[in-house]
Amino acid sequence: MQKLVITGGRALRGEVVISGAKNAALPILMASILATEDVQIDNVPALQDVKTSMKLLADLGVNSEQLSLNSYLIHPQQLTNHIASYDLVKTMRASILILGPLLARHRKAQVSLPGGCAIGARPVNLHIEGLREMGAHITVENGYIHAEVEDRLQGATIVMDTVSVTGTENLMMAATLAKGVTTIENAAREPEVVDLAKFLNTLGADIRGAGTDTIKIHGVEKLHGGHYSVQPDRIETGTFLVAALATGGDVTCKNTDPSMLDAVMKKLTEAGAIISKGDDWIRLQAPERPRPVNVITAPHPAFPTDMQAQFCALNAIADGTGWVRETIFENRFMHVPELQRMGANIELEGNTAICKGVAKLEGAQVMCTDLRASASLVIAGLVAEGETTVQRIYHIDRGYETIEKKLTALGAQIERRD
Ligand SMILES: CC(=O)N[C@H]1[C@@H](OP(=O)(O)OP(=O)(O)OC[C@H]2O[C@@H](n3ccc(=O)[nH]c3=O)[C@H](O)[C@@H]2O)O[C@H](CO)[C@@H](O)[C@@H]1O
Ligand SMILES: C=C(OP(=O)(O)O)C(=O)O
Repeated sequence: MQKLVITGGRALRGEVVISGAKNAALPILMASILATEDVQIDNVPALQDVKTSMKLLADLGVNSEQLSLNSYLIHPQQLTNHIASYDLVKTMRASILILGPLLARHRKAQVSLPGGCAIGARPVNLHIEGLREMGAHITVENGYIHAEVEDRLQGATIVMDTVSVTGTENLMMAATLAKGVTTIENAAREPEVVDLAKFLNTLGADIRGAGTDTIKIHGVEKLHGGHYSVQPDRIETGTFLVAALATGGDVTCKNTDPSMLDAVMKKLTEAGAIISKGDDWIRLQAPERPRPVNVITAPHPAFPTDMQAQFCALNAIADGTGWVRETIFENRFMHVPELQRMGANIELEGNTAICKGVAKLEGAQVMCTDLRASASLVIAGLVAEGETTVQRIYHIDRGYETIEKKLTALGAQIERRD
């Protein structure tokens, strides 16, 4: 199994080009099967989850071509299978996003309950309930969701009990081809929902209000082809900014979008960073040692749960005590025991990690438990004295394109080994 070996202590300096957003690319790839003409998608990050998504599409009988590392041409004219098997979807949460498009386009879907990061129970009841409200017959048997609809799905008014990102996306995708108008209330406002809506509108969908808590979709009979470029990854951007701050560096993230990172930049500034930005770049200049910050995760536009592990690593070496409260997922502190192995002084009290910053972390052997936990361990390794070996990096490869190459270019000493 591959690992990352990091020798810490070097400040990150220079420029890093941010990849396309995983959490936008995955729904967009799934949504491509709603169209009946060719769809070209650019700025797709080269990630394990993308490979899994392309395999999933191939399994459904959809032809596609990889035009370059980050560009795919999908030919969704043909769709011959309606089963998303356990073997394919067990590693990836986003595989649930095939349910809505498959049902809308094929009128029948059998989708294994999804895997993905083990950060909590992660039920999909809201996806199922919403599709039922649109007229689907759904049962869950032997780990599979079986969904069927006789005719087209029907527009409905759906009030989401909880704000769910993929839940909103699944219903929004299904509604594009439904008969009549669908209104999703208490919708997720995450930028990835907006990117998906923009993509679907490029193909002829009629979606309004994405980015607010009420999304209205006027169903159309079919979607045509189109060409779209995925938005930049705000979480990858935030991760590099935290790494720059933690190592006392000076890093400019290019090809990004600062407007998606207000809550994160606010906390970085509170921690003492000097931040400057343009339309598509953010520069962070670090002070000698960061100040601790208090963070509460919540749905967008508040502080993202996908950035909390990285801020735990930052607080671990800050000058004082800070805390991180997780309100979205019930089991998202698995990085804490690993950071403790590196000398971090962190106590868990319920859903809050209280970090008393230490002057130095020590290199150690640590293990990734999920995607963002992995990012926090890499950040800690970059700061720590001596060598850190990060094991089980298949988690990090789900969400960061060639992280070791990007960090090496910024001056880090980091190597992938078998
Ligand atoms: C592929 C993708 O885009 N993943 C992101 C997406 O995950 P994902 O879409 O799975 O997360 P949700 O927004 O759905 O989850 C939010 C909360 O709602 C609960 N819930 C969700 C659905 C449901 O049917 N029932 C229910 O109770 C979840 O358990 C969780 O407590 O948003 C999360 C929250 O920003 C991010 O951490 C993930 O990176
Ligand atoms: C939790 C995440 O991913 P997923 O939902 O794909 O497991 C993430 O991107 O941090």
